[in-house]
Amino acid sequence: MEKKPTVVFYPVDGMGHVVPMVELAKLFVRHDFAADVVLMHSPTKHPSFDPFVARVSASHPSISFHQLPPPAESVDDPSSQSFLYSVRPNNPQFLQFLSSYRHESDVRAVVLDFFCTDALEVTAELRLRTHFFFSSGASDLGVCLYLPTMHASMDVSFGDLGDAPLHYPGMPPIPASHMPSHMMERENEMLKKMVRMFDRLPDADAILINSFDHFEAEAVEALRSGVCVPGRRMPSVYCVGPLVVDASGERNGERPACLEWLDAQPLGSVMFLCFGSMGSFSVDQLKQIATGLERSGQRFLWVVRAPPSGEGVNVILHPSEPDLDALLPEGFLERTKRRGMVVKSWAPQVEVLNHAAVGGFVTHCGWNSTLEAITAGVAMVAWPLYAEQRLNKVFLVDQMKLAVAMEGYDREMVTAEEVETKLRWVMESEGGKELRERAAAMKEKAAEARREGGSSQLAMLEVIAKELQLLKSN
Ligand SMILES: O=c1ccn([C@@H]2O[C@H](COP(=O)(O)OP(=O)(O)O[C@H]3O[C@H](CO)[C@@H](O)[C@H](O)[C@H]3O)[C@@H](O)[C@H]2O)c(=O)[nH]1
Repeated sequence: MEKKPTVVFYPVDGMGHVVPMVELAKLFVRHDFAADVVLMHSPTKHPSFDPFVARVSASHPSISFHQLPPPAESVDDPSSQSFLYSVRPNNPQFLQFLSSYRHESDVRAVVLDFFCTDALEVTAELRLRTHFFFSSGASDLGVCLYLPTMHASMDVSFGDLGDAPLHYPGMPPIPASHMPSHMMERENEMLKKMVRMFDRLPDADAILINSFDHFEAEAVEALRSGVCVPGRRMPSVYCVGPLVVDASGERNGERPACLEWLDAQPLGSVMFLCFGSMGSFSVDQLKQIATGLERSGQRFLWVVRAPPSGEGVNVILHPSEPDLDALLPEGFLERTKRRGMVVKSWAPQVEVLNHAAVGGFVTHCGWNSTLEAITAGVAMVAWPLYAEQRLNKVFLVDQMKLAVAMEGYDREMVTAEEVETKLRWVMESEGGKELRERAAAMKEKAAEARREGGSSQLAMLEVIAKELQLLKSN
């Protein structure tokens, strides 16, 4: 029997990385490829990771998952960025897997998560075509690619520059204070590691981005022109998104209570507050949010996680169940029960955002959340927390005008007054109405990009035809 051409996917284990990469794998499968997702051994795993893999395996049998055995070199580093350090120790296992697997399958290319630049050594040894998948946006990719150049040209730390604007090609001015926190110190080991990693991104045959041309037009143009990697060859860049998971068809059993609750709310009336797979707040901050929600008089659906009870990524990934009575102001749940709902730890975000009752989204600006809001046409209130989320806030608020900032996100506390003001502004003001109209218009552009003949669909066909040297259509 003729073997199907196969693409191997190699994500890091963060949900924000695995989920969109599996969506990318589904696109290849739709074009008659076999897809194999290789999971590296890692000490940190989100509680929804295994259920997610089980769900995809059941609903998409043409996507296989392979778990690498633990490496000889320990990766049990509980530091908060451990997956950065997990890649190299997994290289021998990855090499062994690919070497034997390519004998039984027609492996055409490997798609590496952009944090897996260390695995380039493996694919180079086997002479396999290698693409990076960038699970954040084109603007973020521009910053990453230009970072080695900027780092080499600076003799001060970002942290010493306050809000002074940094100029990355094709990007709006970025306050130095908005670079990711681990990049603030010039001599920080994590920053040096990132600089070395991003310096290798142009070594791929192509870079696939979870975005679409219209959404980040200026950044995409800058990337393609090569200005982000002065003096070097820039690989082809393909925006193949927005890749957004729709898990509704994969659920067995009852519809979650929060969706039932939304059914009973008026159109576009509910503000949804949710902060990604790891976002959490102190008790004081939770109380400020609750007070702001109550005073605003708006309807709301709020996902509350327990504040972290210690240090390390595993504590963040596995929070205890929140005790709402202890965390929220006394009587809050009772007083707001007619117009608000609080969900513990996790909500079906994509379905919530696509519910007609939802009119706004307070988000940490994780890229998946951003794209999910865009594809649902929901206006955003940007409350960035960590990683590249402050950069995303700059792009969304200053450049694209698709979000408004929750002021105080960069200070110790966002006040109840600010929460109240911002919610009222989005839901009741003329400016808020315009923001919601812009969000609705971008939803159409996102749908266009994914349709037959749309930019992302054509980009995918080009990847297959040009990068994989295979001509295939639907
Ligand atoms: O209650 C919840 C909370 C989250 N989600 C889903 O979890 C994902 C969260 O992804 P994202 O918004 O990207 O946030 P993070 O999980 O924080 O993702 C990490 O990875 C992203 C992609 O690289 C980065 O943009 C982020 O900054 C980084 O924190 C989304 O699909 C959400 O729909 C839910 O379904 N329910």
